[in-house]
Amino acid sequence: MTLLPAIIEHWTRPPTLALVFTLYITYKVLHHIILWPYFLSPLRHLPGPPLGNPFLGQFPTILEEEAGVPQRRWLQEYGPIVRAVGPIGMERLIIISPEPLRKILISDWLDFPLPGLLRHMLGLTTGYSLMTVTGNEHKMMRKAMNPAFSIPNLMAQTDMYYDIIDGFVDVLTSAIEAEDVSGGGKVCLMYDLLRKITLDIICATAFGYKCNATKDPSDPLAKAYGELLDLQSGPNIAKFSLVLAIPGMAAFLRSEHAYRLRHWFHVNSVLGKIVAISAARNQNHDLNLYAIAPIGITVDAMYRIKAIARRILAERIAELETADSTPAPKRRDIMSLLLQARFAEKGEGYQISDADMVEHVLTFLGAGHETTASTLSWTLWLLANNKATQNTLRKEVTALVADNPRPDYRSLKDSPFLDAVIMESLRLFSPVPMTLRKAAKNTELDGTFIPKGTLIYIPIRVFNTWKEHWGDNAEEFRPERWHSLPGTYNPAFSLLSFSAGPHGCIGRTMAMMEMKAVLAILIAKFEFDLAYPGQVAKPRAGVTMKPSDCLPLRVTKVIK
Ligand code: HEM
Repeated sequence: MTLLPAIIEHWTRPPTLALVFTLYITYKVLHHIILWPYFLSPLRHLPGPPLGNPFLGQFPTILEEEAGVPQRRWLQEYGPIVRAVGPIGMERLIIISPEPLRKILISDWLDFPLPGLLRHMLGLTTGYSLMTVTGNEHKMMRKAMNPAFSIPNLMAQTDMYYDIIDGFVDVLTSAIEAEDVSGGGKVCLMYDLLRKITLDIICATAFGYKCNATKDPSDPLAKAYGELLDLQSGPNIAKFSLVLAIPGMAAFLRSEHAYRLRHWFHVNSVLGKIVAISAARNQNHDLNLYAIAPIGITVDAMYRIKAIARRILAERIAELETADSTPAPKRRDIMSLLLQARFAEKGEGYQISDADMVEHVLTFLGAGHETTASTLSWTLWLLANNKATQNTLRKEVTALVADNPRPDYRSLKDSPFLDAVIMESLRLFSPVPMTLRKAAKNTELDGTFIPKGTLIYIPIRVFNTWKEHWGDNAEEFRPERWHSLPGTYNPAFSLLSFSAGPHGCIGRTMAMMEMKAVLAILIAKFEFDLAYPGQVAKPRAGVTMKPSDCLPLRVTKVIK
């Protein structure tokens, strides 16, 4: 036997292959959890909290505490650039200075795209659209979409909110009247209710779909989103990150195959049981943490949501195609505006394909309803804790609604205290408490060398409550501060709830108008109090930060 075939024969024997594979995996694990963070990483000399558990890093602390709280502590102790290590040795830099932030989000934004993992997590749950693309593709998409978010269009849309808000007021009134025999109101799960009204509003404004989640919880879109939102938690995000780290997994999870095989991920499936048994062997009895059911639920829910979006798209296209013979209704929702622009351009500029259109609609639905529901919930929470502020706001909105029971864009915009209350709530309880970017090439931030591939954690909630910008009372609820901002306030970065730069929130003005309309009517008609003495806020952060207890509040009708 000549030498080469003998070597090949030796190295391809199953026991040898198994040994090589085991050694390779062991090396990879050791490299990630010890060699890289302790000895090799160019970032290892940067200040930061201890590396922590070798497998999980500081992840347990992040899970245990409120979003932004450990990061604020680390920045205060070690800042302004902190290195923290997460699961399997994954390093991230947390920054607090405006200058590096300007570079990341604005001037050099193309060098700091969304990391692949977050891109796929957002893409799978809220569509592959504006958030997940970069460069020229992003510029063209954003240019095509800007008109749908223009002030004239928002002015025309405001009226769409009120039928839905009126329906919501009826539901809340009936719930109170059914139980309120003693005049003490009724305890309602406000987040649960608000996520339905915001879903109804975004369905109407994003694609002209009458969802009716407020009155009919069995609506198919409301059910699918309900399932998705119930999954939002830190452990589930970790689970998704691990699954998406498998090469090709993101593409698989978007495919028809994944939908057909979704039951494989169920906790009672063979795969689910293997994962659960190995968790039990490791004496971790919190099987929920290990169960992979959320993957199957997400695939299933997103498939149903996409099917509805495709159906509405087909109906709208048919309307426009037959518009010459049968005049199409004048629609102002975002999907119709994008389609009308596509028909008008006839081949010029950026053409949105049908498949892309579905992804865009998913993004508007996903990005545009849970964020507003959480902000409205936290606003009611803050007002229930600060009755004097609630009463001041009630004076302003009662006068507003007395003039016009359906306040228009201009009068909502010109309500100073309403504006201040919402801005202050967004500041303290930013529904998106953080975001991530990744250095696409070797670079530097504030004189610190940043190697290509470094994860950068942008601590939105910490920026919003940073004492150097907001003063010593930065963590207190004081809407009046918006009427005399401190000299240290930085218009671009002190309030980061909508982020900044080319990827900053396209729906900002729309969200503000919608939240003002809902809050004005709610505060004019109802009074909100804590549900029980000693109640505390329970923020839980997944991608967004919502109340984990769905925010029980005591609601009573305002007596005129
Ligand atoms: C209180 C409400 C809202 C908050 C706090 C919020 C927050 C944010 C934040 C922080 C980002 C940037 C994320 C990042 O850079 O990683 C963002 C982007 C985005 N938001 Fe919002 N959002 C809200 C409402 C809405 C609404 C109502 C819509 C649409 C109907 C919307 C659509 C989008 C889209 C499409 C992007 C991606 C923009 C791009 O990458 O060019 N958002 N939002």
